[in-house]
Amino acid sequence: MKNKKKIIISNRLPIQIERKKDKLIIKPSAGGLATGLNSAFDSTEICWVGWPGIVPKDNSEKEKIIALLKPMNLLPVFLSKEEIHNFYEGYSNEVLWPICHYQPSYIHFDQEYWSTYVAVNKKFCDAALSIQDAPDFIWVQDYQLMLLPQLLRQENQELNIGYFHHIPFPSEELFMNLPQRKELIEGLLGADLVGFHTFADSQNFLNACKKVLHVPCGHNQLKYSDRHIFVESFPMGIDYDKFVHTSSLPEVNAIATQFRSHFPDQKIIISVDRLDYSKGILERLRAFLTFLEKYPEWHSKVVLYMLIVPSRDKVSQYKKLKDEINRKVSEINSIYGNLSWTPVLYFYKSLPFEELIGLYIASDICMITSTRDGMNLVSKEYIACKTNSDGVLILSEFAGASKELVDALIINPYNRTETADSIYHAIRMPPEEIRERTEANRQIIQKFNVHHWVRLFLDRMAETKAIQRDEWARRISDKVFNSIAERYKQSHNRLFFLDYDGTLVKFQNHAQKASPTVLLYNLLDSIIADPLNTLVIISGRSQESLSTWFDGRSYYLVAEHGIWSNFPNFNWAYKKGLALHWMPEVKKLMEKLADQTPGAYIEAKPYSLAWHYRKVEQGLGELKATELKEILNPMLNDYGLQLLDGNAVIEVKNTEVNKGKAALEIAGHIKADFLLAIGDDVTDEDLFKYLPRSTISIKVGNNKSAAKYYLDQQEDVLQFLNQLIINHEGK
Ligand SMILES: Nc1ncnc2c1ncn2[C@@H]1O[C@H](COP(=O)(O)OP(=O)(O)O[C@H]2O[C@H](CO)[C@@H](O)[C@H](O)[C@H]2O)[C@@H](O)[C@H]1O
Ligand SMILES: O=P(O)(O)OC[C@H](O)CO
Repeated sequence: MKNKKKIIISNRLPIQIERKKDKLIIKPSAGGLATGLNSAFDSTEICWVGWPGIVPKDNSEKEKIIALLKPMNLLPVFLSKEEIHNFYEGYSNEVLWPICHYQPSYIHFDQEYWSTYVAVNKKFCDAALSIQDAPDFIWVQDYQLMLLPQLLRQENQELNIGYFHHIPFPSEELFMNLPQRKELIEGLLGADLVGFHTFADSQNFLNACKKVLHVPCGHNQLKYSDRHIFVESFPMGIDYDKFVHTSSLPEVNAIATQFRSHFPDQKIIISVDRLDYSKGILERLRAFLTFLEKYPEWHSKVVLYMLIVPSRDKVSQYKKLKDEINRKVSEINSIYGNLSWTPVLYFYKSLPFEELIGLYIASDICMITSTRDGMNLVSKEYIACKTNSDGVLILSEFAGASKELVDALIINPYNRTETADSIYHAIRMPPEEIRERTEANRQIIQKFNVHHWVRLFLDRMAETKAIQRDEWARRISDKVFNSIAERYKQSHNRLFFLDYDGTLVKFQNHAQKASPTVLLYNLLDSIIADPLNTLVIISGRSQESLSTWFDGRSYYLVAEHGIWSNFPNFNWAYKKGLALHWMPEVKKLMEKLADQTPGAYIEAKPYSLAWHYRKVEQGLGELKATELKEILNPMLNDYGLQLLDGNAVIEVKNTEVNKGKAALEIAGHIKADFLLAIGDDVTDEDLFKYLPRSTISIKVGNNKSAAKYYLDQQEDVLQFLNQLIINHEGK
């Protein structure tokens, strides 16, 4: 295999091999992933790894297939019959597919399914790694390969890995039912960038990460295994130009005219899907039946033409569905059909591309009734082909496409009457309205085409890597540590500003429990044992708390973000003249919200108020904190207050004080030649910003910060300080 810079890995290759009388024939693969993605790349820029859709009868046929695919830069992964049964039909399509499409009752689980899923993912990993020379990017596609990103990462930490999930990602409530939820989430987090069709899917995934791994997540990212991983939505598009071009060809229009001529006085409604319960085929038929019941004046004047491509016919739910569709079609036709009119025409086959486009051109209405669909490309293909003809798109709100094609007639496919009425509305829609709606949808489909989709994903991937590289540079590596240690050694007057909660001690569910340990006292004592060192603990804590823990020791203390300080003579003093008249009102509002929120509590300090929600149920705490911020925001200016959005705490205090101002005042007196500031919270950002540029500022956690460096977690702070001192003592 020629070395390639990009590798795409999907369960199915964009082509499939069929054996006809001992001859191997190449045919395009069915399904949105293969059709959509195949348009996006020139085969010379990539190598595509996947299953060729055939079980070779012997080694010689295997070699033939490899040779046949090699010039197209396709690398086949061969699966045995057993693997197809357990991995593809089994875990992929009897467990993951139903859960991702909100049909948990269709799940059928067998222990063999899972072990084969793991083994086949490894097989794909080995195949990808067999390609010589590291690629600059590996793009893993879809739910059949959810473990693959992590397997690749384990083999090579340096790889750039993207993953795209083509189907919906279920709500965390549903996903939590999967016994293998942790393995699947960890599998995906081997990627640097995880993409979904819709924003809702990306949020469902992040919520599942929070629940399963207990890691904090932002709205589009999370930190796991020392890497920032981005999770975003990239709505997939189609090869717009290809559809527009094909629909303008005379031979394709001839197909359309011929098709139309079979239904001279009738409105044609089409539907095009793989045979799948997620496509809402039965719901569509039921709605059509309701339409015929409700609007008898349209009898003989409408046909529903359903094109269904065979899919997963060995999976029992699919077999059952096929029988049910047959029964429902017969029922409708036998109730309403007559010698000159068959209301539903149903074809179970795949059509060549030009014929499919001819059908799109000829039809008046396209009906998409998915009960869940990652995107649904058919809806986009239909609109793209409507350059010279009119057509109305009826689109399920449960298809990802409904988030973009908002000018379609959006329906709830479970609501038969609403769907039937939308058929009635579509049939009678004035041409002007049809054109307006089609045009609005077309503009979106044209811009957000498949090439745009690939470009967006690749660009974001490059940005993700740049952010990761920047993070690595800010991280305190051995090299950075050595240079800090050297500065420490060379200096004669050192000043340490250390935040308390989240920096010197771990967060506790109850603030009072986070008292200093003997180990911490020992560490702090060892810092001030060196006469060249001055230590300041600078915290949002009350003066009372710091006093209880540290009075009598030779550390300076700054409490309530600078309101109280015992610098320079170890006697506590507070900043005079601070207004307090705002406190009763703010406290009342905080109490109201605390009463509505189990687990929330107020910490009333003499000069500031904090609303803590660390013990509140995940999600509810954040929601109530946002509500509190909205209530407090309009008062801040009037009272001259500052709101600090901290780690599970909202704190309100006077604007005149902050940790930065307090620290700067002390630094002005000490005139240190070695200044170190460590903190984890938003309130510590003032510290990093106010202190001189030469300060060695360190943030705990690698969130966006004004600090120069970061340490991963609180425990690392203690280790860092210990090493700095020990390193120096042993000089
Ligand atoms: N009878 C027929 N003859 C010829 N061609 C036919 C056909 N029936 C369908 N097709 C083609 O197959 C593709 C189907 O793609 P969809 O996006 O509609 O669904 P699918 O579930 O396969 O894709 C999965 O991947 C895509 C892409 O990510 C997601 O949109 C979707 O939600 C997800 O389930 C279309 O390109 C269509 O033209
Ligand atoms: O035919 P399948 O099972 O490979 O599925 C095709 C769909 O595009 C899956 O996303």
